[in-house]
Amino acid sequence: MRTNISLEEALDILLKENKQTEPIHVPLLDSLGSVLAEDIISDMNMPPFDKSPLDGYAVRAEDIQGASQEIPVTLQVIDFIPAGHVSSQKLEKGEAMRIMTGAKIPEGADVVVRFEDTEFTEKEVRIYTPLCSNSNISKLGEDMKIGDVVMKKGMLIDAPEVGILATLGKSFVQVYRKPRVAILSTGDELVDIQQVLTDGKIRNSNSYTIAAQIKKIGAKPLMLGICDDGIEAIKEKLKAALSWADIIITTGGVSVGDCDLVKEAFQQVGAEMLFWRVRMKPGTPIAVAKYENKLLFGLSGNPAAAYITFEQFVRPIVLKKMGREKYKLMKVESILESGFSKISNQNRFVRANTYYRDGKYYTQFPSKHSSGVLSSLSGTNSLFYIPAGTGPYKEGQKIIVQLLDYPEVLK
Ligand SMILES: Nc1nc2c(c(=O)[nH]1)N[C@H]1C(S)=C(S)[C@@H](COP(=O)(O)OP(=O)(O)OC[C@H]3O[C@@H](n4cnc5c(N)ncnc54)[C@H](O)[C@@H]3O)O[C@H]1N2
Ligand code: MOO
Ligand SMILES: [Mg+2]
Repeated sequence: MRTNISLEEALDILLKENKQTEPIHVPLLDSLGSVLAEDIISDMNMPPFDKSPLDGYAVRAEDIQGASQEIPVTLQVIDFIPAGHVSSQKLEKGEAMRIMTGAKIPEGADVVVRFEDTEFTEKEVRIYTPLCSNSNISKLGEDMKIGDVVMKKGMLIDAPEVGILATLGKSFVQVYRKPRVAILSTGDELVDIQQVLTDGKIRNSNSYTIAAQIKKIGAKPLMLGICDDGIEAIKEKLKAALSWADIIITTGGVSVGDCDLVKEAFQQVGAEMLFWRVRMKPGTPIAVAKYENKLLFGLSGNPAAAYITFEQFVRPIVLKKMGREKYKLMKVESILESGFSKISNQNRFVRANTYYRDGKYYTQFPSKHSSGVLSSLSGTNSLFYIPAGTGPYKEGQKIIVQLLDYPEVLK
Protein backbone atom coordinates (compact mmCIF):
# COMPACT_ATOMS: atom_id res chain seq x y z
CA MET A 1 0.00 0.00 0.00
CA ARG A 2 1.27 3.45 -0.84
CA THR A 3 1.75 5.67 2.16
CA ASN A 4 2.89 9.23 3.03
CA ILE A 5 2.18 10.34 -0.53
CA SER A 6 1.86 13.89 -1.86
CA LEU A 7 -1.45 15.63 -2.49
CA GLU A 8 -0.89 15.47 -6.24
CA GLU A 9 -0.13 11.74 -6.15
CA ALA A 10 -3.25 11.07 -4.09
CA LEU A 11 -5.46 12.99 -6.51
CA ASP A 12 -3.85 11.29 -9.52
CA ILE A 13 -4.56 7.85 -8.06
CA LEU A 14 -8.16 8.80 -7.33
CA LEU A 15 -8.79 10.29 -10.76
CA LYS A 16 -7.34 7.20 -12.41
CA GLU A 17 -9.53 4.83 -10.41
CA ASN A 18 -12.67 6.92 -10.76
CA LYS A 19 -15.50 5.73 -13.03
CA GLN A 20 -18.28 7.86 -14.40
CA THR A 21 -21.88 6.92 -13.56
CA GLU A 22 -24.20 5.65 -16.29
CA PRO A 23 -26.66 7.83 -18.25
CA ILE A 24 -30.27 7.77 -17.05
CA HIS A 25 -33.47 9.58 -18.03
CA VAL A 26 -34.80 11.99 -15.44
CA PRO A 27 -37.78 14.39 -15.35
CA LEU A 28 -36.71 17.80 -16.63
CA LEU A 29 -36.60 19.69 -13.32
CA ASP A 30 -34.68 16.88 -11.62
CA SER A 31 -31.89 17.39 -14.16
CA LEU A 32 -30.82 20.69 -12.56
CA GLY A 33 -27.19 20.37 -11.44
CA SER A 34 -26.61 17.21 -13.52
CA VAL A 35 -24.53 16.81 -16.63
CA LEU A 36 -26.09 16.14 -20.03
CA ALA A 37 -25.40 12.66 -21.39
CA GLU A 38 -26.75 13.49 -24.87
CA ASP A 39 -26.39 16.24 -27.46
CA ILE A 40 -29.55 18.32 -27.69
CA ILE A 41 -30.50 19.00 -31.29
CA SER A 42 -33.37 21.36 -31.99
CA ASP A 43 -36.24 19.71 -33.86
CA MET A 44 -38.02 23.04 -34.27
CA ASN A 45 -37.48 26.63 -35.23
CA MET A 46 -37.73 29.09 -32.37
CA PRO A 47 -39.68 31.24 -32.71
CA PRO A 48 -41.75 28.88 -34.84
CA PHE A 49 -43.18 31.86 -36.81
CA ASP A 50 -42.25 35.49 -37.51
CA LYS A 51 -43.52 37.33 -34.45
CA SER A 52 -44.02 40.82 -33.19
CA PRO A 53 -41.54 42.03 -30.55
CA LEU A 54 -43.71 45.11 -29.82
CA ASP A 55 -47.27 46.24 -29.20
CA GLY A 56 -48.27 48.23 -32.29
CA TYR A 57 -49.50 47.86 -35.85
CA ALA A 58 -48.46 45.34 -38.48
CA VAL A 59 -48.26 47.15 -41.83
CA ARG A 60 -46.54 47.05 -45.23
CA ALA A 61 -43.24 49.00 -45.23
CA GLU A 62 -44.06 50.17 -48.73
CA ASP A 63 -47.25 51.92 -47.48
CA ILE A 64 -45.43 54.02 -44.87
CA GLN A 65 -42.35 54.99 -46.86
CA GLY A 66 -43.32 58.66 -47.01
CA ALA A 67 -44.62 58.94 -43.42
CA SER A 68 -43.30 61.80 -41.26
CA GLN A 69 -44.22 63.87 -38.23
CA GLU A 70 -45.71 66.55 -40.52
CA ILE A 71 -47.39 64.25 -43.04
CA PRO A 72 -48.49 60.97 -41.42
CA VAL A 73 -49.84 58.05 -43.46
CA THR A 74 -53.35 56.88 -42.55
CA LEU A 75 -54.19 53.17 -42.81
CA GLN A 76 -57.41 51.21 -42.21
CA VAL A 77 -57.32 48.86 -39.18
CA ILE A 78 -58.86 45.57 -40.30
CA ASP A 79 -58.05 43.13 -37.47
CA PHE A 80 -56.74 42.74 -33.91
CA ILE A 81 -54.15 40.01 -33.14
CA PRO A 82 -53.38 39.25 -29.47
CA ALA A 83 -50.47 36.87 -28.68
CA GLY A 84 -51.45 33.25 -29.20
CA HIS A 85 -53.94 34.15 -31.95
CA VAL A 86 -53.54 34.19 -35.71
CA SER A 87 -55.25 36.49 -38.18
CA SER A 88 -57.19 34.68 -40.88
CA GLN A 89 -56.88 37.67 -43.18
CA LYS A 90 -54.17 38.83 -45.57
CA LEU A 91 -53.00 42.43 -45.22
CA GLU A 92 -53.53 44.42 -48.40
CA LYS A 93 -52.32 47.86 -49.56
CA GLY A 94 -53.50 50.65 -47.27
CA GLU A 95 -54.35 48.30 -44.37
CA ALA A 96 -52.99 47.71 -40.86
CA MET A 97 -53.63 45.18 -38.09
CA ARG A 98 -53.36 45.99 -34.40
CA ILE A 99 -50.87 43.45 -33.07
CA MET A 100 -49.61 42.57 -29.57
CA THR A 101 -46.11 41.47 -28.53
CA GLY A 102 -45.61 37.75 -29.23
CA ALA A 103 -48.35 37.47 -31.89
CA LYS A 104 -47.70 35.98 -35.31
CA ILE A 105 -47.11 38.55 -38.08
CA PRO A 106 -50.04 38.35 -40.51
CA GLU A 107 -49.56 37.46 -44.16
CA GLY A 108 -48.84 40.56 -46.25
CA ALA A 109 -47.22 42.57 -43.40
CA ASP A 110 -43.45 43.05 -43.27
CA VAL A 111 -43.00 45.59 -40.48
CA VAL A 112 -44.43 46.52 -37.07
CA VAL A 113 -44.83 50.15 -35.99
CA ARG A 114 -44.89 50.60 -32.22
CA PHE A 115 -47.81 52.43 -30.61
CA GLU A 116 -45.56 55.36 -29.64
CA ASP A 117 -45.10 56.26 -33.36
CA THR A 118 -48.82 56.24 -34.12
CA GLU A 119 -52.16 57.81 -33.32
CA PHE A 120 -55.20 55.63 -33.64
CA THR A 121 -58.92 55.15 -33.42
CA GLU A 122 -60.69 51.81 -33.60
CA LYS A 123 -60.92 52.00 -37.40
CA GLU A 124 -57.84 54.01 -38.42
CA VAL A 125 -54.16 54.42 -37.52
CA ARG A 126 -51.92 57.37 -38.40
CA ILE A 127 -48.27 56.39 -38.81
CA TYR A 128 -45.66 59.10 -38.15
CA THR A 129 -42.46 57.30 -39.09
CA PRO A 130 -41.16 55.31 -42.09
CA LEU A 131 -39.53 51.90 -41.46
CA CYS A 132 -37.60 49.52 -43.72
CA SER A 133 -39.04 46.14 -44.58
CA ASN A 134 -38.46 43.51 -41.80
CA SER A 135 -38.05 46.15 -39.07
CA ASN A 136 -39.38 45.14 -35.66
CA ILE A 137 -39.92 41.50 -36.54
CA SER A 138 -38.46 38.56 -34.58
CA LYS A 139 -37.70 36.20 -37.43
CA LEU A 140 -38.65 32.54 -37.45
CA GLY A 141 -35.69 30.52 -36.08
CA GLU A 142 -33.72 33.54 -34.81
CA ASP A 143 -33.28 31.87 -31.40
CA MET A 144 -32.89 28.21 -32.52
CA LYS A 145 -33.14 26.52 -35.91
CA ILE A 146 -34.07 22.95 -36.81
CA GLY A 147 -30.85 20.89 -36.66
CA ASP A 148 -28.91 23.30 -34.41
CA VAL A 149 -26.88 21.52 -31.72
CA VAL A 150 -28.10 23.77 -28.93
CA MET A 151 -26.37 21.92 -26.09
CA LYS A 152 -23.53 19.43 -26.09
CA LYS A 153 -23.13 16.24 -24.10
CA GLY A 154 -21.05 17.05 -21.02
CA MET A 155 -22.67 20.39 -20.36
CA LEU A 156 -23.83 21.26 -16.85
CA ILE A 157 -27.59 21.82 -16.63
CA ASP A 158 -28.33 25.11 -14.96
CA ALA A 159 -31.50 27.23 -15.04
CA PRO A 160 -31.09 28.49 -18.67
CA GLU A 161 -30.49 24.93 -19.92
CA VAL A 162 -33.69 23.78 -18.17
CA GLY A 163 -35.50 26.60 -19.99
CA ILE A 164 -34.06 25.59 -23.38
CA LEU A 165 -35.08 21.96 -22.82
CA ALA A 166 -38.58 23.14 -21.87
CA THR A 167 -38.73 25.24 -25.06
CA LEU A 168 -37.95 22.09 -27.03
CA GLY A 169 -40.66 20.13 -25.21
CA LYS A 170 -38.29 17.73 -23.46
CA SER A 171 -40.06 16.58 -20.32
CA PHE A 172 -37.33 13.97 -19.73
CA VAL A 173 -33.62 14.38 -20.31
CA GLN A 174 -30.63 12.04 -20.35
CA VAL A 175 -28.03 12.84 -17.70
CA TYR A 176 -25.29 11.03 -15.80
CA ARG A 177 -26.74 9.59 -12.61
CA LYS A 178 -25.94 11.52 -9.46
CA PRO A 179 -23.52 9.47 -7.35
CA ARG A 180 -24.87 7.77 -4.24
CA VAL A 181 -22.62 8.43 -1.28
CA ALA A 182 -22.97 6.47 1.96
CA ILE A 183 -21.65 8.11 5.13
CA LEU A 184 -20.62 6.23 8.26
CA SER A 185 -19.21 7.73 11.43
CA THR A 186 -17.17 5.37 13.56
CA GLY A 187 -16.31 5.83 17.22
CA ASP A 188 -17.30 4.46 20.64
CA GLU A 189 -17.53 8.05 21.83
CA LEU A 190 -20.29 9.00 19.38
CA VAL A 191 -23.99 9.37 20.05
CA ASP A 192 -26.77 10.33 17.63
CA ILE A 193 -27.78 13.96 17.77
CA GLN A 194 -31.15 13.13 19.39
CA GLN A 195 -29.53 11.14 22.20
CA VAL A 196 -28.58 12.34 25.68
CA LEU A 197 -24.87 13.05 26.16
CA THR A 198 -23.21 11.09 28.93
CA ASP A 199 -19.66 11.38 30.26
CA GLY A 200 -16.99 10.83 27.63
CA LYS A 201 -19.42 11.04 24.71
CA ILE A 202 -19.87 13.61 21.94
CA ARG A 203 -22.52 14.02 19.25
CA ASN A 204 -21.87 12.77 15.73
CA SER A 205 -21.46 15.99 13.75
CA ASN A 206 -19.31 14.58 10.92
CA SER A 207 -22.13 12.63 9.25
CA TYR A 208 -24.17 15.80 9.01
CA THR A 209 -21.37 18.05 7.80
CA ILE A 210 -20.44 15.53 5.12
CA ALA A 211 -24.04 14.89 4.05
CA ALA A 212 -24.39 18.66 3.64
CA GLN A 213 -21.19 18.79 1.54
CA ILE A 214 -22.54 15.94 -0.62
CA LYS A 215 -25.90 17.64 -1.10
CA LYS A 216 -24.23 20.94 -1.92
CA ILE A 217 -22.45 19.45 -4.93
CA GLY A 218 -25.60 17.72 -6.15
CA ALA A 219 -24.95 14.10 -5.16
CA LYS A 220 -27.12 11.84 -2.99
CA PRO A 221 -26.11 11.21 0.62
CA LEU A 222 -27.21 8.17 2.59
CA MET A 223 -26.67 8.35 6.34
CA LEU A 224 -25.51 5.01 7.71
CA GLY A 225 -25.43 6.51 11.20
CA ILE A 226 -22.77 5.65 13.74
CA CYS A 227 -21.04 2.47 14.72
CA ASP A 228 -18.62 1.63 17.49
CA ASP A 229 -14.91 1.01 17.01
CA GLY A 230 -15.43 -2.75 16.55
CA ILE A 231 -14.23 -4.37 13.37
CA GLU A 232 -17.40 -6.50 12.98
CA ALA A 233 -19.67 -3.49 13.44
CA ILE A 234 -17.76 -1.48 10.84
CA LYS A 235 -17.70 -4.39 8.37
CA GLU A 236 -21.44 -4.97 8.72
CA LYS A 237 -22.17 -1.33 7.85
CA LEU A 238 -19.69 -1.35 4.97
CA LYS A 239 -21.20 -4.52 3.46
CA ALA A 240 -24.68 -3.01 3.58
CA ALA A 241 -23.41 0.19 1.95
CA LEU A 242 -21.49 -1.58 -0.82
CA SER A 243 -24.68 -2.91 -2.36
CA TRP A 244 -26.07 0.60 -2.80
CA ALA A 245 -23.34 3.22 -2.86
CA ASP A 246 -20.89 4.45 -5.51
CA ILE A 247 -18.77 5.98 -2.77
CA ILE A 248 -18.51 5.24 0.94
CA ILE A 249 -17.15 7.81 3.33
CA THR A 250 -16.23 6.88 6.86
CA THR A 251 -14.86 9.20 9.51
CA GLY A 252 -12.67 8.31 12.45
CA GLY A 253 -10.55 5.27 13.15
CA VAL A 254 -7.88 5.80 10.49
CA SER A 255 -4.88 6.87 12.55
CA VAL A 256 -2.54 4.68 14.58
CA GLY A 257 -4.64 4.17 17.72
CA ASP A 258 -5.59 0.79 19.20
CA CYS A 259 -9.17 1.38 18.15
CA ASP A 260 -8.40 2.69 14.64
CA LEU A 261 -9.73 -0.27 12.65
CA VAL A 262 -11.22 1.25 9.51
CA LYS A 263 -8.34 0.28 7.19
CA GLU A 264 -8.53 -3.27 8.46
CA ALA A 265 -12.31 -3.31 7.91
CA PHE A 266 -11.90 -2.00 4.34
CA GLN A 267 -9.57 -4.90 3.59
CA GLN A 268 -11.70 -7.50 5.34
CA VAL A 269 -14.75 -6.67 3.20
CA GLY A 270 -12.59 -7.29 0.14
CA ALA A 271 -11.56 -3.75 -0.79
CA GLU A 272 -8.05 -3.05 -2.06
CA MET A 273 -6.14 -0.30 -0.28
CA LEU A 274 -4.99 2.47 -2.64
CA PHE A 275 -3.17 4.63 -0.12
CA TRP A 276 -2.97 5.65 3.52
CA ARG A 277 -1.65 9.00 4.80
CA VAL A 278 -1.13 12.05 2.63
CA ARG A 279 1.51 14.69 3.34
CA MET A 280 -0.94 17.36 4.41
CA LYS A 281 -2.40 18.92 7.53
CA PRO A 282 -5.11 18.52 8.58
CA GLY A 283 -6.34 15.11 7.58
CA THR A 284 -2.99 13.28 7.26
CA PRO A 285 -4.30 9.79 8.05
CA ILE A 286 -6.80 9.65 5.14
CA ALA A 287 -7.16 6.06 3.87
CA VAL A 288 -8.61 5.20 0.46
CA ALA A 289 -9.57 1.79 -0.92
CA LYS A 290 -11.41 0.51 -3.98
CA TYR A 291 -14.03 -2.20 -4.32
CA GLU A 292 -14.99 -2.92 -7.94
CA ASN A 293 -16.08 0.50 -9.30
CA LYS A 294 -16.54 1.94 -5.86
CA LEU A 295 -14.24 4.12 -3.80
CA LEU A 296 -14.05 3.98 -0.02
CA PHE A 297 -12.74 7.09 1.72
CA GLY A 298 -11.67 6.76 5.33
CA LEU A 299 -11.42 10.35 6.55
CA SER A 300 -9.98 11.51 9.83
CA GLY A 301 -12.47 11.81 12.69
CA ASN A 302 -11.37 15.34 13.48
CA PRO A 303 -14.23 17.49 12.16
CA ALA A 304 -12.15 20.11 10.34
CA ALA A 305 -9.83 17.47 8.91
CA ALA A 306 -12.81 15.52 7.53
CA TYR A 307 -14.29 18.70 6.05
CA ILE A 308 -11.08 19.81 4.36
CA THR A 309 -10.09 16.38 3.02
CA PHE A 310 -13.60 16.04 1.59
CA GLU A 311 -13.08 19.28 -0.36
CA GLN A 312 -9.64 18.19 -1.60
CA PHE A 313 -10.39 14.58 -2.55
CA VAL A 314 -14.06 13.60 -2.39
CA ARG A 315 -15.49 16.69 -4.06
CA PRO A 316 -13.49 16.39 -7.32
CA ILE A 317 -14.18 12.64 -7.50
CA VAL A 318 -17.93 13.04 -6.98
CA LEU A 319 -18.11 15.85 -9.55
CA LYS A 320 -16.09 13.91 -12.11
CA LYS A 321 -18.21 10.81 -11.49
CA MET A 322 -21.32 12.75 -12.43
CA GLY A 323 -19.66 13.96 -15.64
CA ARG A 324 -18.57 17.45 -14.58
CA GLU A 325 -15.58 18.72 -16.55
CA LYS A 326 -14.91 21.55 -14.14
CA TYR A 327 -14.23 19.63 -10.97
CA LYS A 328 -11.29 21.63 -9.62
CA LEU A 329 -11.69 24.32 -7.00
CA MET A 330 -11.13 27.84 -8.28
CA LYS A 331 -7.95 29.58 -7.12
CA VAL A 332 -7.53 33.35 -6.92
CA GLU A 333 -4.80 35.77 -5.91
CA SER A 334 -5.68 37.50 -2.68
CA ILE A 335 -4.14 40.03 -0.31
CA LEU A 336 -3.52 39.04 3.30
CA GLU A 337 -5.35 41.34 5.70
CA SER A 338 -3.41 39.98 8.64
CA GLY A 339 -0.21 38.02 8.79
CA PHE A 340 0.14 34.28 9.35
CA SER A 341 3.26 33.81 11.40
CA LYS A 342 3.31 30.05 11.96
CA ILE A 343 5.95 28.25 9.94
CA SER A 344 4.75 24.74 9.22
CA ASN A 345 7.04 21.81 8.57
CA GLN A 346 4.14 20.16 6.73
CA ASN A 347 1.91 21.18 3.83
CA ARG A 348 -1.02 22.87 5.46
CA PHE A 349 -4.49 24.06 4.51
CA VAL A 350 -5.59 26.99 6.61
CA ARG A 351 -9.27 27.90 6.77
CA ALA A 352 -9.84 31.49 5.67
CA ASN A 353 -12.45 34.02 4.73
CA THR A 354 -11.90 35.70 1.39
CA TYR A 355 -13.99 38.62 0.19
CA TYR A 356 -14.04 40.93 -2.79
CA ARG A 357 -13.66 44.71 -2.70
CA ASP A 358 -12.87 47.21 -5.49
CA GLY A 359 -11.57 44.62 -7.92
CA LYS A 360 -9.40 42.70 -5.46
CA TYR A 361 -9.69 39.74 -3.12
CA TYR A 362 -8.71 40.01 0.55
CA THR A 363 -8.21 37.19 3.03
CA GLN A 364 -8.65 37.00 6.79
CA PHE A 365 -8.18 34.12 9.21
CA PRO A 366 -10.27 33.07 12.20
CA SER A 367 -8.41 32.76 15.51
CA LYS A 368 -8.79 28.97 15.91
CA HIS A 369 -7.20 26.49 13.50
CA SER A 370 -7.02 23.11 15.18
CA SER A 371 -8.28 20.15 13.17
CA GLY A 372 -10.61 19.29 16.06
CA VAL A 373 -12.22 22.74 15.99
CA LEU A 374 -15.36 22.92 13.90
CA SER A 375 -16.82 26.25 15.06
CA SER A 376 -14.26 28.44 13.28
CA LEU A 377 -15.03 26.83 9.91
CA SER A 378 -18.29 28.72 10.02
CA GLY A 379 -17.93 31.96 8.10
CA THR A 380 -14.95 30.72 6.12
CA ASN A 381 -15.20 30.19 2.37
CA SER A 382 -11.65 29.44 1.31
CA LEU A 383 -8.42 27.62 2.11
CA PHE A 384 -4.92 29.05 2.13
CA TYR A 385 -2.46 26.35 1.10
CA ILE A 386 0.93 26.71 2.78
CA PRO A 387 3.62 24.43 1.34
CA ALA A 388 5.91 22.85 3.96
CA GLY A 389 8.68 25.15 5.19
CA THR A 390 7.27 28.40 3.82
CA GLY A 391 6.26 31.44 5.81
CA PRO A 392 5.84 33.51 7.83
CA TYR A 393 3.37 35.38 5.65
CA LYS A 394 3.05 39.11 6.23
CA GLU A 395 0.06 41.43 6.18
CA GLY A 396 -0.37 42.88 2.67
CA GLN A 397 1.39 39.96 1.02
CA LYS A 398 -0.20 38.40 -2.05
CA ILE A 399 -1.22 34.76 -1.64
CA ILE A 400 -3.19 32.18 -3.60
CA VAL A 401 -6.40 30.86 -2.02
CA GLN A 402 -8.72 28.07 -3.03
CA LEU A 403 -12.33 29.18 -3.09
CA LEU A 404 -14.80 26.72 -1.55
CA ASP A 405 -17.63 29.13 -2.21
CA TYR A 406 -18.24 32.48 -3.88
CA PRO A 407 -16.72 35.34 -1.90
CA GLU A 408 -18.98 38.06 -0.62
CA VAL A 409 -18.56 41.54 -2.07
CA LEU A 410 -17.70 44.06 0.66
CA LYS A 411 -18.24 47.67 -0.34
N1 LIG B 1 0.16 8.68 18.01
C1 LIG B 1 -0.48 9.36 17.08
N2 LIG B 1 -1.71 9.76 17.30
C2 LIG B 1 -2.41 10.44 16.36
C3 LIG B 1 -1.78 10.74 15.13
C4 LIG B 1 -0.46 10.29 14.91
O1 LIG B 1 0.13 10.52 13.84
N3 LIG B 1 0.14 9.58 15.90
N4 LIG B 1 -2.46 11.48 14.22
C5 LIG B 1 -3.42 12.42 14.75
C6 LIG B 1 -4.11 13.05 13.66
S1 LIG B 1 -3.20 14.12 12.75
C7 LIG B 1 -5.43 12.86 13.45
S2 LIG B 1 -6.20 13.71 12.19
C8 LIG B 1 -6.22 11.95 14.24
C9 LIG B 1 -7.09 11.08 13.33
O2 LIG B 1 -7.80 10.25 14.09
P1 LIG B 1 -8.79 9.17 13.54
O3 LIG B 1 -9.09 9.40 12.11
O4 LIG B 1 -8.30 7.84 13.93
O5 LIG B 1 -10.13 9.54 14.27
P2 LIG B 1 -10.57 9.21 15.73
O6 LIG B 1 -9.39 8.85 16.52
O7 LIG B 1 -11.66 8.25 15.68
O8 LIG B 1 -11.14 10.62 16.16
C10 LIG B 1 -10.38 11.79 16.13
C11 LIG B 1 -11.16 12.90 16.84
O9 LIG B 1 -12.35 13.20 16.13
C12 LIG B 1 -13.52 13.06 16.92
N5 LIG B 1 -14.60 12.51 16.10
C13 LIG B 1 -14.59 11.30 15.54
N6 LIG B 1 -15.73 11.08 14.85
C14 LIG B 1 -16.49 12.18 15.00
C15 LIG B 1 -17.78 12.54 14.53
N7 LIG B 1 -18.50 11.71 13.78
N8 LIG B 1 -18.27 13.74 14.85
C16 LIG B 1 -17.52 14.59 15.63
N9 LIG B 1 -16.28 14.30 16.09
C17 LIG B 1 -15.77 13.10 15.79
C18 LIG B 1 -13.08 12.08 17.98
O10 LIG B 1 -13.86 12.11 19.12
C19 LIG B 1 -11.64 12.48 18.20
O11 LIG B 1 -11.56 13.57 19.07
O12 LIG B 1 -5.43 11.10 15.02
C20 LIG B 1 -4.39 11.78 15.74
N10 LIG B 1 -3.70 10.85 16.58
O1 MOO C 1 -4.04 15.30 10.26
MO1 MOO C 1 -4.77 15.69 11.76
O2 MOO C 1 -6.32 16.27 11.07
O3 MOO C 1 -3.94 17.29 11.45
O4 MOO C 1 -5.15 16.44 13.34
MG1 LIG D 1 -7.93 7.55 16.16
